[in-house]
Amino acid sequence: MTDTLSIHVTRLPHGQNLPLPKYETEQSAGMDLMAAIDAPIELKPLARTLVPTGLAMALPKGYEAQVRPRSGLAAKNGVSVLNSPGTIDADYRGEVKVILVNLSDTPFTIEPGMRVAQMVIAPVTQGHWVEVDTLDETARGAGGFGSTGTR
Ligand SMILES: O=c1ccn([C@H]2C[C@H](O)[C@@H](COP(=O)(O)OP(=O)(O)OP(=O)(O)O)O2)c(=O)[nH]1
Ligand SMILES: [Mg+2]
Repeated sequence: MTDTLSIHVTRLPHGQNLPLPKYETEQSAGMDLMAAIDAPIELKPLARTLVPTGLAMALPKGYEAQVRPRSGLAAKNGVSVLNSPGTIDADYRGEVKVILVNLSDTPFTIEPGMRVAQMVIAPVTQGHWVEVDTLDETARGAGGFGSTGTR
């Protein structure tokens, strides 16, 4: 990784005992977010919970952070991020939280410090509307939702 972005971050009081998230390999796209909780949380089947990370940040203007599931938790435990990808806006200064959902049929225990999701930084382009009477024509037109076939 050559170019990296400086991101201002604060560790909230309940996150002081956790390290800052980091990239686990040289070219990882995401940094794993840890559960800043002092006792395990049991997530029953189909239940969801807002997991605190103990972090607040100031992303540079023009960027967002996406909160995404970890594939290991999804494949092994059926645990995912309910609103995936969660969106952290550049002007958000509150605590980053992860909405975990247990899609399995057995309870799942979130342990303190567990890496529950990953955060990917991405550039954002805001748009502005240009309202017109007709749109330009394309070969696809209004075709979608499987219009090109299923295999
Ligand atoms: O997984 C998430 C998603 C969002 N947020 C925080 C950061 C984000 O900037 C803010 C608002 O998120 P979003 O716009 O997705 O939620 P909303 O329901 O539209 O809330 P709001 O009305 O505050 O925008 O909540 C998180 O901490 N984790
Ligand atoms: Mg919003």
